[in-house]
Amino acid sequence: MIEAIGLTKQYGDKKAVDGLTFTVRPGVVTGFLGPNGAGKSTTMRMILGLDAPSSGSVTVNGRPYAKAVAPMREVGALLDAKAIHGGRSAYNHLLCLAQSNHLPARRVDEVLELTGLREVAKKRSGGFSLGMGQRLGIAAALLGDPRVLMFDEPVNGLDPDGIRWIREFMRKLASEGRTVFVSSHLMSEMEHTADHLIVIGRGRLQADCTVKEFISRNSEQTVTVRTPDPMQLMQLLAGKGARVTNDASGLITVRGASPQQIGDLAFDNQIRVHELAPHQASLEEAFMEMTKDDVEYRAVSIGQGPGGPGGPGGPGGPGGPQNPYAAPGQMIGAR
Ligand SMILES: Nc1ncnc2c1ncn2[C@@H]1O[C@H](COP(=O)(O)OP(=O)(O)OP(=O)(O)O)[C@@H](O)[C@H]1O
Repeated sequence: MIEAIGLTKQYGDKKAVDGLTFTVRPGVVTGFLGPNGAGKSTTMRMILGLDAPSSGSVTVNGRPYAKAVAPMREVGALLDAKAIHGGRSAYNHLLCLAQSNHLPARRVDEVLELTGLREVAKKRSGGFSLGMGQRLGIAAALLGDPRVLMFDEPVNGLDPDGIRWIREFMRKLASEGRTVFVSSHLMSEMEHTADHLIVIGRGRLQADCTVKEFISRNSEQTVTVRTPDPMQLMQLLAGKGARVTNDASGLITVRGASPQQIGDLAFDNQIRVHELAPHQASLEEAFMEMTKDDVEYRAVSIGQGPGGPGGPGGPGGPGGPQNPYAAPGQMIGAR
């Protein structure tokens, strides 16, 4: 278990981490999400006692990690997989770590087996691919058989096989009852790996909830409908308070009405429906929605600024004309 209370780190006049309070629990993979520069690495370094907080505190299993008697048995961490002596074999690298931390040499063989590195154990780690280097970093983190594991951006630069391996491995570690805390700025990856999320932005806590809760809080379900008579159905739906857009192919996207309501409305008005599909937003879409008003996160897209389509004062935007006979791509109905 990792517990942060009011954790803060100030670098000059920059607050890299700003009053973070959260708990990372055992038995699940907790994703630590935030855009580049949000403060993830700084937080992880403070958890490991590599940086001192300016204020607040963080404990691992109830104690500051710097005070741990046997650190590698307490926490296994992968912060920078490239930070290894490339001239040594994987076996010797792990053996050195084991010996300097009073861990039994047999543990080296066990972690090589666990991470699938047994065949290449005697090869120089300097010649390892990025994926093998990550496996070696994870093997080192597992040497002390710790209950808490922390990985900083572990899938950066990996190919799909490497990503899948790490994802499944983390889930296995969590299923053994360990605390698994993994940072990433890749939303699509976290959606498939994490059960719980801690989301930060500009050093501050933005969300602490399950992946499912995060998506449902920050997005709205949409329903796509294909019909030979899109205009009639769009007007009927707008009359019921739904927000409706269509594209050039006639496919309608509806917000604010369920598939059942749409199907019933079409049936009652004898409108043929050829396709009716609910769509739940991805974690990435939910994150974009949550941060859409935060200028630090992204530049305004072309055409979405004031006066552009969908922008304030622009067609379909607040204060702009609401055309009930919308051209493809425009929106009709309440906002
Ligand atoms: N030693 C330092 N001195 C000054 N500023 C720092 C230092 N370390 C980090 N920062 C600043 O603190 C902020 C948070 O950085 P941090 O590396 O923790 O973010 P991050 O979320 O891990 O980002 P990334 O995904 O890019 O690694 C950034 O603005 C960064 O420039």
